[in-house]
Amino acid sequence: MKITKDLYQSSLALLTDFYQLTMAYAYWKSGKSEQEAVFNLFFRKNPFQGGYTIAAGLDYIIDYCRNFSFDKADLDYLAEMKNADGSSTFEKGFIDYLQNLKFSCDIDAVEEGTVVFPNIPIIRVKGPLIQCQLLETPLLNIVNFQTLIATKASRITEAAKGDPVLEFGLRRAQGIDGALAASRASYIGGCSATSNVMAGKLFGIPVSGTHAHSWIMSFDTELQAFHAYAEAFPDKCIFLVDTYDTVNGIKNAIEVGKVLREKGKEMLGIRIDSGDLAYYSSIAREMLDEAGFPDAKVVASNDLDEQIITSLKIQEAQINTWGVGTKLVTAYDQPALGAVYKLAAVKHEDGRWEPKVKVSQQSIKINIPGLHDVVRFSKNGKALADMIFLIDLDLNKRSYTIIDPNDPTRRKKIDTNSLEKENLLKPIFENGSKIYNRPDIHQIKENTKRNLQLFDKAHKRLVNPHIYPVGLEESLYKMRTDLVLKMKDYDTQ
Ligand SMILES: Nc1ncnc2c1ncn2[C@@H]1O[C@H](COP(=O)(O)OP(=O)(O)OP(=O)(O)O)[C@@H](O)[C@H]1O
Ligand SMILES: O=P(O)(O)OC[C@H]1O[C@H](OP(=O)(O)OP(=O)(O)O)[C@H](O)[C@@H]1O
Ligand SMILES: O=C(O)c1cccnc1
Repeated sequence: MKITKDLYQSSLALLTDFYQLTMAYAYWKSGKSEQEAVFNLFFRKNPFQGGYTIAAGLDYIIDYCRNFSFDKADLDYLAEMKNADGSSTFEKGFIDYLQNLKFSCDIDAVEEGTVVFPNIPIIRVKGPLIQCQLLETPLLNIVNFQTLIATKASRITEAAKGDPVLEFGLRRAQGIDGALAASRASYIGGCSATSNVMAGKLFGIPVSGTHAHSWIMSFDTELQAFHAYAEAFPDKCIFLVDTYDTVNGIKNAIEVGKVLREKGKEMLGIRIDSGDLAYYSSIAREMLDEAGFPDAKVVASNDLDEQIITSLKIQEAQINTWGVGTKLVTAYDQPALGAVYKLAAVKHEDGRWEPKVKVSQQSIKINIPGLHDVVRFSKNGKALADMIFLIDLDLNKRSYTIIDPNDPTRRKKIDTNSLEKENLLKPIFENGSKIYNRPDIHQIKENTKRNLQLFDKAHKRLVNPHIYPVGLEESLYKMRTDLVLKMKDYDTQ
């Protein structure tokens, strides 16, 4: 897979916030750069007021980490940076350090297409403090967007109830890179194809498309335009019928469909892009059926999203394929996921790991300290609960209690007898070497499908979904509470 490195023809090491570099410099100056640390990447709320989230972006992260290095142009740029008094921002020794920096972290992550929830560590980075720190911004940039779009695509395709959804967003997406990443994430989340040809080439996503109103308008009549299109693409005819008058457009499509049939070809369908889509799709279905085209599909587009698709389904709109652009690739109703990357522990010279916590007035903002993992309990193929736990916990106990990190009154006892359990974090890098076999994009899409089947439909509904239980195992909960209280004491002394 080729990502932005090809697009920008440069290393991506400077694709970071300046403060990561100032901290990196200060870690180096104070002799802390090689101290071992653990950071976790997680989010605090499912997007779109939904009940679940689809993880995406790991493949980009693998590329990012494998290519992590400062090239000569990066180093020259940093070496030339000046303070207000004209002195160099970064000492020469630090520039040399960056030149020799080799990615050497351990990374564990949930696989793309995994259904995830708030507080679960999606990515855990363990390694020299300076490297963990430098990865914060790019990891968040990649995961926040692709996870958001994969989730949006999942909601839209769930609303379409098995009908194909085509992603048409390129023209309205957030720039070139946003468009490419959105096409990729949309496919992972459930879309069947993209109109974005470069995404097709780069990622191996199926590309598909119909034609625009301009094609019709370039002829004297709509009928001439359909005939000419049928000549050019006898096997791929989906006629856009709403340029002048939708009912007349359907009639014209049928007329050309009959000519195609005489030549042994079948019209694939029609597309409606305006007006009352329930009304016109039903008329189209009736007319196509009556004319002997029961297999011709009705494609609909025009500012669709999961809510409109749901409404059209309730209205029994006769739509078989959904073309969705703007509201999918821009995550229109929630433009960012808000995942964060927090220090969870540092290792001391004596080998002891010290858990770290950020105290906040808002309990939702207090991170989960320590080296932890997450396990998903399920029974007969149905997920029951996720437990976040300290890595030295005995995982063979008969029962556990999990506690909602934001509300200690929400607890759940898990009797592990006859439950299946899966550790969600998979090893990706060990000491900087990739040990993970990357699935291809189609396998990732299948993983999404398989994951969604694990969850009850109550968690997937669009409005007021049932909250899936995710909690801290008791001893982790206690450690976190004690640590928060201790840090508050420090603060007030
Ligand atoms: N039966 C329906 N129920 C609910 N929403 C619908 C229905 N039919 C169309 N829509 C949605 O209503 C909105 C209509 O938007 P708008 O008024 O801009 O379109 P239009 O005037 O029909 O077409 P355009 O301006 O693109 O030529 C779109 O988001 C469309 O998907
Ligand atoms: O509506 P979206 O979900 O973004 O789907 C993509 C839209 O792009 C095209 O429209 P076009 O660029 O011609 O604009 P218009 O139809 O909105 O005028 C197409 O006909 C869809 O309506
Ligand atoms: O192929 C289509 O019909 C298409 C592609 C992009 C945007 N709107 C429609």
